[in-house]
Amino acid sequence: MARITLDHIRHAYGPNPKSDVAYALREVDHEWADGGAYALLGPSGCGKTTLLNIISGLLQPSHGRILFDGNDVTNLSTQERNIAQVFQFPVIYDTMTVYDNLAFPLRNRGIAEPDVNRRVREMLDIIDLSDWSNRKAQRLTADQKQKISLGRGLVRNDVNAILFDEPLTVIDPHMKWVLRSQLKRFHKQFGFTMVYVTHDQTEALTFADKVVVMYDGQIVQIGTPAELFERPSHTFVGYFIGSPGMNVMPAEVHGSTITLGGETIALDHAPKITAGDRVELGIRPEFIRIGREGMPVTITRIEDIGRRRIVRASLAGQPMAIVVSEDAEIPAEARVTFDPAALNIYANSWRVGREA
Ligand SMILES: Nc1ncnc2c1ncn2[C@@H]1O[C@H](COP(=O)(O)OP(=O)(O)OP(=O)(O)O)[C@@H](O)[C@H]1O
Repeated sequence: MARITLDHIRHAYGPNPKSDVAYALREVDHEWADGGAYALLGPSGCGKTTLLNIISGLLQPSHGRILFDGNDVTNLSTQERNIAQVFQFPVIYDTMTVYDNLAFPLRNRGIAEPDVNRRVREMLDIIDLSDWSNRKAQRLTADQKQKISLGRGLVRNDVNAILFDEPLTVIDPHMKWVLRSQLKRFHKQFGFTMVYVTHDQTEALTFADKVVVMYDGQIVQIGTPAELFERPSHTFVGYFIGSPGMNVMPAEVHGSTITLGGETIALDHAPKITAGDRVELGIRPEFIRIGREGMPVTITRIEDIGRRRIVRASLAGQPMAIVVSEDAEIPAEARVTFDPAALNIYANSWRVGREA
């Protein structure tokens, strides 16, 4: 397994890029730990596949270097980088049996047949295809075929990293859950360095130790699921993670107070704001209390979502969502207070700390 260094990587598909907008991937400069499970999460077109292909060697970055354990692999082919890949759609040999498909990457590396047999049997068990081992792969369903692709990715234990590009897209919802949990268990057991691309936050949050959130060709935050929830570094992370996402409202900061429409909230510190910054206040719907005290809101709708309810309201003309328990009392003349520990202040979309 390897530590992966992304050294000032940028990529543009067209020739002679003139500005940031021309780059599918803007500056990416990070180091990913050996044995880490990383999920690349972000909306369509944000650059996830571009970054994954740069790691795998399918794509040469326009600028920067990629290192495995400190060794420059930028000019090496996928084969030479020694990585396993699992794509969105199954890549298997239809005319081979299920067993031979799984054995293929091992035999290719010259592994002795008794070891091949042991590892293939283990993998058949994990992907629940033991009873199908002698069947030709062409007779299988799409999700069985994808399980073979996953198995082929996981069967070798000498790879530098395993890369997954939305591997569960063709899998039915229940099986998705099963495979996700198995991948997690696998990671714990064998300590592979795994990079997993998805645009589904549930998939990313359950799979990864560290979620890499991408937006518009940039990595906007790398964090544990708890960090992304509690301290989103960028307003996009706030919107994208959580359901509903974080409330983000235009605001003004004066020393250690923040004003929202006509309402003023005292802070326990003075945020680092520069004149001319576009200031916003972020608060997750779970950290707003609704009752008879605080700032007046107008309730527009209440949605039941099982054991909780989402209250849609407006505060000083700004729409907001509030999550309450199913039995919470919602007064006719409702008011809200914000949990001070859960306030996030943003300048030009980036979270700011306190004034030094
Ligand atoms: N081969 C290519 N030639 C030109 N532009 C490309 C090419 N591949 C991707 N792009 C552009 O680069 C940007 C990033 O695309 P990329 O496929 O990396 O995003 P993504 O986050 O993986 O999206 P998706 O979830 O839809 O796969 C997009 O604007 C896309 O249109």
